[in-house]
Amino acid sequence: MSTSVFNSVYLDGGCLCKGQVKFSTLRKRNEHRQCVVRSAALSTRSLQIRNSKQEKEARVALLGASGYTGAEIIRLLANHPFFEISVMTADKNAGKSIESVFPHFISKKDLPVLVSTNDASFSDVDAVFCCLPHGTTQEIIKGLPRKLKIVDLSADFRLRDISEYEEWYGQSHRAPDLQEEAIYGLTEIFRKEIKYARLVANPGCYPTSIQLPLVPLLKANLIAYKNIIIDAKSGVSGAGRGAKVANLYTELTEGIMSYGVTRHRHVPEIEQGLSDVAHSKVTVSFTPHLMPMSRGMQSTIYVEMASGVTTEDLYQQLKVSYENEEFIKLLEKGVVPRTHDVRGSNFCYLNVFPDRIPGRAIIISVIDNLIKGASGQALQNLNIMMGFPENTGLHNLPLFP
Ligand SMILES: NC(=O)C1=CN([C@@H]2O[C@H](COP(=O)(O)OP(=O)(O)OC[C@H]3O[C@@H](n4cnc5c(N)ncnc54)[C@H](OP(=O)(O)O)[C@@H]3O)[C@@H](O)[C@H]2O)C=CC1
Ligand SMILES: CC(=O)N[C@@H](CCC(=O)OP(=O)(O)O)C(=O)O
Repeated sequence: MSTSVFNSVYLDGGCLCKGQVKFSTLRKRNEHRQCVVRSAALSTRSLQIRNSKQEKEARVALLGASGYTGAEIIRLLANHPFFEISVMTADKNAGKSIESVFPHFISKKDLPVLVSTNDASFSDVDAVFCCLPHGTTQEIIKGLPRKLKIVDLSADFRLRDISEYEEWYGQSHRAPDLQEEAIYGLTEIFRKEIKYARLVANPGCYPTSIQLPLVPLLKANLIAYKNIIIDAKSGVSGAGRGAKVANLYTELTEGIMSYGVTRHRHVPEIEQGLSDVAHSKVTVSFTPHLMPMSRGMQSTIYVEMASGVTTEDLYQQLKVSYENEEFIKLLEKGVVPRTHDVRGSNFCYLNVFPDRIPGRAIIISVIDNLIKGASGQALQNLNIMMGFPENTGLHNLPLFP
């Protein structure tokens, strides 16, 4: 695959085509995007779509488009210069238009109708975002053509040890071969591997907010492997759009609820990532909480520092590790990260504070669970896999208030 990236504006077949052209063999069928309708088999709606806009560099299928993370992918791709959504799937909502499921997309007339995942055709697709519940994903991904680049937002391919998956998810793994080739998509840490991956397992939202600060500190041997305590909070969108009594307004408003106490399924994912960098078994006490807010996530992490290490050392390590990272922001000393300040964006804000107890430090990390914790990081990963600039489509500033 060629890696040249260049801007082009040119006239082709009477249509003005503008974009950043990269690569390769991917688009043999469509060298330099001709703005013409080619297939008589296209539905009337598809024909209208193709006629009304210029084709983009790569086509994606969005599985689970009627869910929260699917909707965020649609929003992020709305201004993406290279990706075009050509297939969208749903389960109960199959057969509907996206604007009937999400009225906030009423102005998006260029999107395909939702089809059931079994009815989706992948013949004209380059890449897939899989935004389905864990457990449904393995079989579906197993059945996809090998030529496709896939980013799976579910937990199905995150745990290397299949028996651990079976233990924590309570079901057998139905695609162990694919598990072996899956690359864990914590972008800032595994960027090099992601570039050549076919299947990326996008991290969970809690594991993202927790590993981003802890990985550099463990790698540099600045904190102890034991006694890591994580108190984490999530907005309710983290639980998906499906109706559940626990997520009713009356159950959530004016209160906080701990859940998964002692046994949340993100524990093995967090410990896997941390143990890998520490080259030793790292254990964490992790308790998540549901907050009465629609989106946002905070992890407050209590660590024991290695002998002779100070909070200033932790701060400097995070500074060096992330100073060139567009989406990871170590705040000025003393400034408390707030979920408000990353809402709707792909940012992770971090800071580290000295504990009152000598030898301990408190780290605070915030993300938007739906963006850096899911769809934003997924897009960051697919950009890398396709050879596009990593930040494409991810420039939006946080929504405040
Ligand atoms: N929400 C979050 O903050 C995060 C979520 N994730 C993970 O991303 C994935 C998607 O999450 P989210 O968008 O919140 O989930 P939602 O529940 O909001 O959406 C799920 C989507 O999958 C479809 N679906 C449900 N069951 C099936 C099935 N059996 N076969 C095919 N399609 C099905 C739904 O269709 P329909 O609407 O028609 O029923 C819907 O489009 C999950 O694995 C989740 O754990 C990861 C990180 C963060
Ligand atoms: C509030 C809430 O319910 N959050 C979800 C985590 C969302 C997420 O990251 O889930 P995946 O690991 O499936 O991707 C939970 O605790 O299960």
